[in-house]
Amino acid sequence: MLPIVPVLNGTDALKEKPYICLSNQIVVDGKNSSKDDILEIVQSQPNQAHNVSVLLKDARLDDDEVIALLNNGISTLFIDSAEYAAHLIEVGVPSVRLTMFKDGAYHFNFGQVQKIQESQLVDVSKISLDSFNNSIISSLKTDRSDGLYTTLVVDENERSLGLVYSNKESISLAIETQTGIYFSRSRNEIWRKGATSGNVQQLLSVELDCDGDALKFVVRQGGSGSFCHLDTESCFGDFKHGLYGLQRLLQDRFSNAPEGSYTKRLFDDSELLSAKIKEEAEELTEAVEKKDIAWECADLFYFAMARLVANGVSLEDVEQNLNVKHMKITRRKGDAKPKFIKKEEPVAPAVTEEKIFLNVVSADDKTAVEQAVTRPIQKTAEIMNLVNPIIENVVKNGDKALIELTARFDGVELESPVLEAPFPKEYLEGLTDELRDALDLSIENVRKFHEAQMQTDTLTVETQPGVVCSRFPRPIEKVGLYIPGGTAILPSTALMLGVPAKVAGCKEIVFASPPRKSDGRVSPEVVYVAGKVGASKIVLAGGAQAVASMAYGTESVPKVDKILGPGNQFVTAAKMYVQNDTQALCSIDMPAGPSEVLVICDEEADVDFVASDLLSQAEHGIDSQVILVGVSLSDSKIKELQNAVHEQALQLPRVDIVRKCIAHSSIILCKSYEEAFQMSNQYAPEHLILQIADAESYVKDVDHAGSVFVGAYTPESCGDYSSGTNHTLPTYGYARQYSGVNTATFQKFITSQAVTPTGLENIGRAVMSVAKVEGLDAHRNAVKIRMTKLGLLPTGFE
Ligand SMILES: NC(=O)c1ccc[n+]([C@@H]2O[C@H](COP(=O)([O-])OP(=O)(O)OC[C@H]3O[C@@H](n4cnc5c(N)ncnc54)[C@H](O)[C@@H]3O)[C@@H](O)[C@H]2O)c1
Ligand SMILES: N[C@H](CO)Cc1c[nH]c[nH+]1
Ligand SMILES: [Zn+2]
Repeated sequence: MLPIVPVLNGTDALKEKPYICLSNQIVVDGKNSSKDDILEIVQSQPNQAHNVSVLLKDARLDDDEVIALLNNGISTLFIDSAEYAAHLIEVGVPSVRLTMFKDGAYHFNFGQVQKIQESQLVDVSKISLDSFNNSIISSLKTDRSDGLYTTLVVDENERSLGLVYSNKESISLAIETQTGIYFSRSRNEIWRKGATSGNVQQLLSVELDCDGDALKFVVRQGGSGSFCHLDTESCFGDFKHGLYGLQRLLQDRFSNAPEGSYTKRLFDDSELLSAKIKEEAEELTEAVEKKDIAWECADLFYFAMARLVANGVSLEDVEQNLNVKHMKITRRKGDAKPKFIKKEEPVAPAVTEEKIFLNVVSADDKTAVEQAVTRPIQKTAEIMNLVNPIIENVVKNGDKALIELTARFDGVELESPVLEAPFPKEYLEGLTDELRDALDLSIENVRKFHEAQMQTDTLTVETQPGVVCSRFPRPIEKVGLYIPGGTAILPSTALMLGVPAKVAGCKEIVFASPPRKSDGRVSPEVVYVAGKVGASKIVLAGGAQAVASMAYGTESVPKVDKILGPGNQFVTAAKMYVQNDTQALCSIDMPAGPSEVLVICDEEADVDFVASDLLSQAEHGIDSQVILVGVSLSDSKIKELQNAVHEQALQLPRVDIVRKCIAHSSIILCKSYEEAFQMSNQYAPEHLILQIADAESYVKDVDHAGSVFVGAYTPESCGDYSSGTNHTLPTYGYARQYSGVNTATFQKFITSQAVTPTGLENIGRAVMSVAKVEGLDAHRNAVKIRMTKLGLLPTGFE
């Protein structure tokens, strides 16, 4: 390091005073420079290995710009505020990239540990050629009797070229001309390297060693590339080893390879060269033994180097790239392109011998029943521990957090977290006509059923003569609809939420769904439904982060008034969180968590039907639960049912999920229909299926359920997709207090009243009496003042 560290304000100074670049440490003042100005300085350096830092005192650079600087070659940030340093560390700047001011000096720790006194930072306008020379010369010492300074000459790759000597004059000349100029002891005169041989050196930097008694000149050797008078690269001979030796050999062959030689063929046939690179790369990945790995890697380097040489790219260019990449502080995930990932053969459903077994308990065994009907969910506190930081991150960092969390939880790197309407046509690629028709039919049935529920009329009741009360509906203006996409993508949920939102007249409909790993998009079916219901945006995110983005809004996600839709425990917990946060001002539909079903069947029920219904919900997720309540079932029927579940489950692609779900699911045996319905009401299932004789007549006994499926030919899947009812339903037993999604879920109701003088006469005294007992005199007075003016109260009324 030199005794002074130049502080720059722009690129002009470098043009006027190019010798400034000889300092291997430069600081750019961030106060008056934009990010681009600073990066221009980095690029205009002849020696990219220089340390260029930025002084962040009173700088007006935002966090993103600061990070961009560190990603593009700035080595460290000079900072004198501990708070700002803590903030930068929080936004992802490694502490080693901060040069902190402490005890009158800046402490630089990146690559080399040094203290830089504040006085060493000198504004470039105050540096002249003489002062620059003097600062170097005055810091040098020598113990040689001839007063010369030992000077090590190295190239830009830090390979030593030779040991020479300098005196004050040669140093000044070298700095002034930025070329290699030394003092020749044999000729006792200034030695301008290359003056006769033509092998002139460009001087890149001048450094002092740790105790100031030796100089290092970093040079770029020009001419034939020889430093030594014996025409070798260094005074110790040519560089034969390693990649530089190989580069020289190949450069030589490139210009002189004999016709017909393999190297000539390689340089002339780019396809052959590409094929060899791929072949060697593959062999390297297959090598196992240490010596084989080294062997294959050497081959790969050979062909890769041939490609560099053939295209005029040098190892130095590659190393510069490595340096810049090494300095980056934010990195891409580094996943391989899909074509390089070994395709897994589709796994055949795992046929294990282990029975998929539905446990049986008797309704009389209260303890066993209690255990059987306990839902397999994580405790709220545990799940909130995971969800809270996610929400806080989104609230604080908006889109940036959404992108980061989507990369973390969904494995998708996005540029932007939102797809805006009108949705590009290519997003519908893959949507078949069959599916379009199926979705259209479902949309139409859901529309019919939900339109019939639509309340538009104003309800009016005259409670007393002159007192008219009314209630009128209004749509919730902005709604956020969550469409699950974790273990399965559910376009059906898009229509179950989007259609009633449209029917109710919501002004803005925002979809959110996790993007697919394969291409970072949501499925074409979801996009199709979004288009049909007039969604304005699709937020490409899932889980708690998607919920938080819609509840609080981000740069690109609009804040909504209500969030609706089912999801896993993270989604449900986040919905519960935001509805309790008054800062969010956001309501939710209900807790609609992992799917569940309770089937009541009797001895006459078709075991295949019953098993298929249980499995249709079991396949949703390992946290789903299915309960079969049997009315007076014989032992053989129970066995048949258990076998049917096992056999059908083995045929399912999601058998592994089913197996885990069935492990916490049960058959509960009841002795009567009455007892069965008591059991069901106590469980309050999301879906209740009645596969019993005269099922319809039992609907009156249902007190708590999300949706009921009546009779043997009403599989639950019909409600999931196409019958017209809504499939977004309360789970966890919340059917006790919540309805499933319906048109009114997207509406709110405003009441109004109009009171005439007659009306006031009829209710005024009652109002005053109650206000008096509550001690709220202003309330009482608002009536009293009017009634008095109307002459409805006797004089002196108190
Ligand atoms: N009650 C209903 O009306 C109803 C309707 C349809 C679906 N469902 C249920 O919805 C659920 C859908 O769940 P899903 O997981 O398939 O999709 P999902 O879209 O609900 O959740 C996936 C998201 O969860 C997040 N996530 C995953 N692991 C995480 C972790 N460890 N920490 C934080 N976040 C994490 C990810 O961001 C991911 O995008 C199922 O349980 C299904 O049964 C319920
Ligand atoms: N059964 C789910 C509600 O719990 C809804 C659904 C969507 N797709 C398939 N099923
Ligand atoms: Zn389902």
